[in-house]
Amino acid sequence: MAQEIILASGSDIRATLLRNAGLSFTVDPARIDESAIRAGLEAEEAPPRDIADTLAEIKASRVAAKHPEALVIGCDQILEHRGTCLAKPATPDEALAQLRALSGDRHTLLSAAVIVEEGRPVWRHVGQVHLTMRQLSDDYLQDYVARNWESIRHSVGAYKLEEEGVRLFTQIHGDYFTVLGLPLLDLLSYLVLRGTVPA
Ligand SMILES: Nc1nc2c(ncn2[C@@H]2O[C@H](COP(=O)(O)OP(=O)(O)OP(=O)(O)O)[C@@H](O)[C@H]2O)c(=O)[nH]1
Repeated sequence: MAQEIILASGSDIRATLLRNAGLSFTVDPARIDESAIRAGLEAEEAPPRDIADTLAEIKASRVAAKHPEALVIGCDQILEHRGTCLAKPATPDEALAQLRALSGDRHTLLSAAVIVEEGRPVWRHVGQVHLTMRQLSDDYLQDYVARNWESIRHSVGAYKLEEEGVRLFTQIHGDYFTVLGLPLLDLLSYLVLRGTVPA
């Protein structure tokens, strides 16, 4: 019997990416106080990649405790801009403030994934993507947020690359999947290497 794979994430796009890759898995989102853990790590001046990696491991470990036989994938994405980490916007005004700050500048997305098996991390990867946003007019940003709020509220950086968010950018260095929130190519390579996924 094939080993069960569990995605410990409530992210629709992460589940879609794994499903579209043909993986069989179940979803069991980790219930953790992400903002409290993140605030603690930021207070210790942990680097953004360590914050993403630690949160991904905590999510995977929390769910793995309920499913000791399964391969459990935890994820976390951090947006880093000029040394500060941005979280998902809580309000349209916060989304507008974030986009005003990112406009005309570069930022980095860090997408961490950790696999926990039998209570131990057995694989981890933090994908990085460097994005350059064009200089955007305030009129356009206000209109963009008003029209897209219900979608972009669930996304770090207040954009979805596969939707109108692509218009915000002039350059993207890194892979598409990592922008969406999952270092999918590295994850699949590991699952193929260990024989969990045929290739
Ligand atoms: N569809 C889409 N989602 C994006 C994009 N960029 C970032 N995201 C999502 O933004 C969210 C980042 O927040 P996280 O805390 O990592 O994940 P989450 O959605 O809270 O889900 P958990 O894994 O349960 O914590 C993830 O769901 C990413 O998939 C994008 O371009 N497109």
